Amino acid sequence: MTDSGGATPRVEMRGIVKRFGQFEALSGVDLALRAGEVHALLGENGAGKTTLMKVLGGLHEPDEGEIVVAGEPVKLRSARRAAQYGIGMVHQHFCLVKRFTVAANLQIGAARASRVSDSVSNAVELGERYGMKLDPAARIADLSVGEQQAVEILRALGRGAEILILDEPTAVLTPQESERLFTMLREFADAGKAVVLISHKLREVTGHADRVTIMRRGAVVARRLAGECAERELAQLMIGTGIEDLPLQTGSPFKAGSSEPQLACAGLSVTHADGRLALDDLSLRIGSGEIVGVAGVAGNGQRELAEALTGLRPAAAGTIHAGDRDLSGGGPLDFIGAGVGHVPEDRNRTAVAPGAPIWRNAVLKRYRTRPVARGWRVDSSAAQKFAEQLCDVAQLSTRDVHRRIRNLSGGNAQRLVLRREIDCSSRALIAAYPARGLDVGAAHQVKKAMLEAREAGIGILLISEDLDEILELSDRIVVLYEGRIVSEFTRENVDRDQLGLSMGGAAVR
Ligand SMILES: Nc1ncnc2c1ncn2[C@@H]1O[C@H](COP(=O)(O)OP(=O)(O)OP(=O)(O)O)[C@@H](O)[C@H]1O
Repeated sequence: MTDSGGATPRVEMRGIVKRFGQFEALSGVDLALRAGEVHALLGENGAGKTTLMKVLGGLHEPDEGEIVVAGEPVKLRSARRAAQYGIGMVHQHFCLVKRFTVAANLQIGAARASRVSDSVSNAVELGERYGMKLDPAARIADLSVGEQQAVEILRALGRGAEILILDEPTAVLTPQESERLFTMLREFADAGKAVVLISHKLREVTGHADRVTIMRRGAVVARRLAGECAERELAQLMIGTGIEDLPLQTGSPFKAGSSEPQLACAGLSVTHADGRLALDDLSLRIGSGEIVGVAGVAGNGQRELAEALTGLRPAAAGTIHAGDRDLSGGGPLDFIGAGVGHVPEDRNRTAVAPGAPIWRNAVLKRYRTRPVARGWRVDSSAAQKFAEQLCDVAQLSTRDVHRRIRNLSGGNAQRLVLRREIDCSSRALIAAYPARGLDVGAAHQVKKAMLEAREAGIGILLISEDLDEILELSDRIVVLYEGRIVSEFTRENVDRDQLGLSMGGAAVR
């Protein structure tokens, strides 16, 4: 499908083909970016969005096709070369050195001749122009995720980006940070520049983009004006067929107090390295066949709660029990042994070994149990067979279990982790932001899988910022604010406004 018509494009990609070995990830893609537009790129997991943008960002060389900038064909052989043509990419996983200051990070990759002070004052000035205030002396590690993203954006702007590519930028942001980002992007586009926004959030696309290009299996299947398109139509264009109708909640209603807790903590306190309390005297029980939603703005203790309930972070005080098994003071292996699964927030760093093949990652938590374990050894053919089955259940776009995880698309890697964890949870599952980064079809599958686990009696702690997701799935909702549970709602008495207020720290009835 060619991308023709309209004003002269600022950048044009024509007939782009990209192969990885035998696999064709892009099969002749055309994309034109016009000055002044926010252009959304939509598509199911593995459709080729990131690969296409890596071609534009100079990180992949295309096998066929050409790129035209301001009417001239160009070769973008490196990110530095792309930057010289005004193309800047903000990655899903930030490329910042956490121990360094904002200033030092801004200097990395700045034009070699420029002095540190020049590149920093330039970035600070740019930040002010676009409403992003930053302290150049602050260490990256001390910044919120939203602020870290602002540093990434400023780094690209500081290198003279005229085309800004953002890969799922709001996946890690609070709703307020997302709004600020979109205001900034609009101002950037209004100044005659262009933005490419890769996103799975349909509301974001219809609300903030001008045009949208929809990809499936390495090709463009549709182009639309974003404001004139209903979310449902976009979803159908993306996955090719109609999605099953929501709502999903199919199981029997949970009766509070009717079942043994699968996992419970009492008086749980967790401290940060500097002694500040991350969790303060927190008590929570997750019943059998119950989904407990933890609502809250990120950074209020969610990560610490998930890590304490999976043995990854020691508690300063309190107890944790799985059924009648005392896990207080236990490590990760104790929790795995007790049947507690974990979908962590930062999956790429903590849930997989990116350089290892799919099959090794699939059995990460099974290498001690049959049929994968044979005595002290792993039976690799049994492990590979198990991994193939997991790929099928997770509906991965590949069944080649020898592929390295780092070569899977972000969404496909995530499907694998989710299925692996659900599969090894015989008692409880701690799921942090489980649908983040998934396309609508995959998100639906994940929600269904969690409801099936609930039906099987597993207790689930669902940590999410997405109120729709929490309201859709939870039997009970607790709100976490500054390390404490500040309010609790049941499915029957939940009130969206009260919930939102409570997330912001306001006292509710
Ligand atoms: N370096 C690589 N080597 C081999 N295959 C790759 C590599 N990078 C991407 N792929 C494959 O190319 C396809 C497209 O991946 P890409 O990351 O572009 O998808 P995406 O549309 O961005 O998906 P998601 O929404 O899941 O992030 C996938 O099947 C992926 O496994």
